[in-house]
Amino acid sequence: LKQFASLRPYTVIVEGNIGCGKTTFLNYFQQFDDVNVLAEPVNKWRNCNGYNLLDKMYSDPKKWSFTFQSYVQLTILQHHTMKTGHPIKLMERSIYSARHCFVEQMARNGSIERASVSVMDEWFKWAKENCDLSVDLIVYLKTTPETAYQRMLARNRPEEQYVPLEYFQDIHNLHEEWLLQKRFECPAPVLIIDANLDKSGIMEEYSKCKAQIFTERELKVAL
Ligand SMILES: Cc1cc2cn([C@H]3C[C@H](O)[C@@H](CO)O3)c(=O)nc2[nH]1
Repeated sequence: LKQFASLRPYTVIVEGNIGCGKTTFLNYFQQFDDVNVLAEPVNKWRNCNGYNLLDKMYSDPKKWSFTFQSYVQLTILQHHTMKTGHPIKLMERSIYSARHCFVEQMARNGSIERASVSVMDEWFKWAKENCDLSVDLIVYLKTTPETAYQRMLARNRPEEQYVPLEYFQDIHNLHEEWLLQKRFECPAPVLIIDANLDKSGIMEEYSKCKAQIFTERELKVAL
């Protein structure tokens, strides 16, 4: 079992609201050779055979949310199953937040029909039975919806320019329901980082988080 345990990389997923600072967090970990960083494939979502599905989803949610989330599920599954030569895999978001935060939100606000959600759940169930989707640690970059919203505006991604603050409140609440209240399946222990901190303060948090990840990786292999 030990050699199999060491075969699968120590897998960490970074979760949090739009604009919570995930890219900054991932960039910090790019510096370590032992870590394979897999950022969200946003550019695939903006150009799927020439279609900008991200823009379509925000422009006409009822028509395009299911299409968009179906493609997200494929591309994020590709990250979960991607082989890596590194001892640690660090993924931006996951198939879990796809379902429990974003798809759930779209089902609740009527952008995706429950019948369509059930089709996605069948794919999810098959994927769990046929792929290794295990995760060792969830890093939750916790912010306030207002902070996340302001950072999104500052980043100024064209497709997101009309996303309202209440959407950030909804997505924030679903992360809290999932990761803290454990209302949906939570596949690993959760490490909460106060992502409201500014750049200098946050570096201290990242350094502590790095120490914990590297230590736990060693423990896992030693077992
Ligand atoms: C896993 C997952 C990531 C993800 C991102 N998004 C949106 C939020 C942001 O506007 C953009 C990039 O994260 O894509 C989404 O609607 N559904 C998602 N599901």
